[in-house]
Amino acid sequence: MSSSQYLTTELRQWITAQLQNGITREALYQAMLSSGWQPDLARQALEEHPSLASEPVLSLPAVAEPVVEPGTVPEPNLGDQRSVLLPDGHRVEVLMTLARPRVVVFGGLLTDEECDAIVTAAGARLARSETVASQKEGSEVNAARTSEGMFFERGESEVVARIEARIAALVNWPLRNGEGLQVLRYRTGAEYQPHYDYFDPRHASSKAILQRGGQRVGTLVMYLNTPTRGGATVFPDVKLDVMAQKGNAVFFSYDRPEPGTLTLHGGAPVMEGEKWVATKWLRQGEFV
Ligand SMILES: O=C(O)CCC(=O)C(=O)O
Ligand SMILES: [Fe+2]
Repeated sequence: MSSSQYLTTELRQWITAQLQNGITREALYQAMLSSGWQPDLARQALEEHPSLASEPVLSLPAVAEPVVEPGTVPEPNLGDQRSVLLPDGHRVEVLMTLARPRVVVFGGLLTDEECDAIVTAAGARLARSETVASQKEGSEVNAARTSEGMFFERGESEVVARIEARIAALVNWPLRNGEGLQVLRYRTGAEYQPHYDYFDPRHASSKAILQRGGQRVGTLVMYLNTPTRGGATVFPDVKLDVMAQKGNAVFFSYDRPEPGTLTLHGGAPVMEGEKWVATKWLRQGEFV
């Protein structure tokens, strides 16, 4: 494959922007591998970018492409008990972890500027949210979900691509297995009643959905603002409430499409102010 075939202008600009932001080639290389890049192609893409004056010179180690084994789920590298992770050079705090259900709360995953950029870009494209209909193909407006939402295309802008690369590196899951970012706006009184994010294999509508990358196995809900009151992400099975704080995020994973994963969760009613979130759903396979 020639480099022009795999390296789009947008991706070139993204690599340049990352380097200008002080992200090292090493961190960028790791992020690209975590996103599913072949080591050779990632190395070549980086080598095509001329060195910036401020950049340290690094030799890139050969690292095997992450392989998604059947039955595995996204999971951050928390083994060595770090309180701060640097998935792409950006500082992400680990605030809380729970084993069952698997939940990790992150602080400062997004900067204020990134939150504001997503809210501005999404705001213009909001329509009343639809959820998957259980009986028929397609989707329908559902009273359990009174927010408004939209989807970004994967990698559709520099800020979206940057956030997606950070998430891929953070939870060790290929970027190509992620759905496009979804943004929801809840006005005062709006909520998302408790539900599971996996697709119920018994539902008629799931068949077509599952052909686009298999089951969902993980969710990352990122808070784009801080509601004045209410709007926590709640996990009723374990009575856990994660308060919405701008820039923070809650991650949870589920290795099978069953209530036994204890991943029942919802967005509690917003009691005062608005709530904006961006959700990244992660599939077992490549999301097409
Ligand atoms: O708004 C929240 O806190 C939860 C959102 C959610 O469950 C989802 O987007 O699937
Ligand atoms: Fe959900």
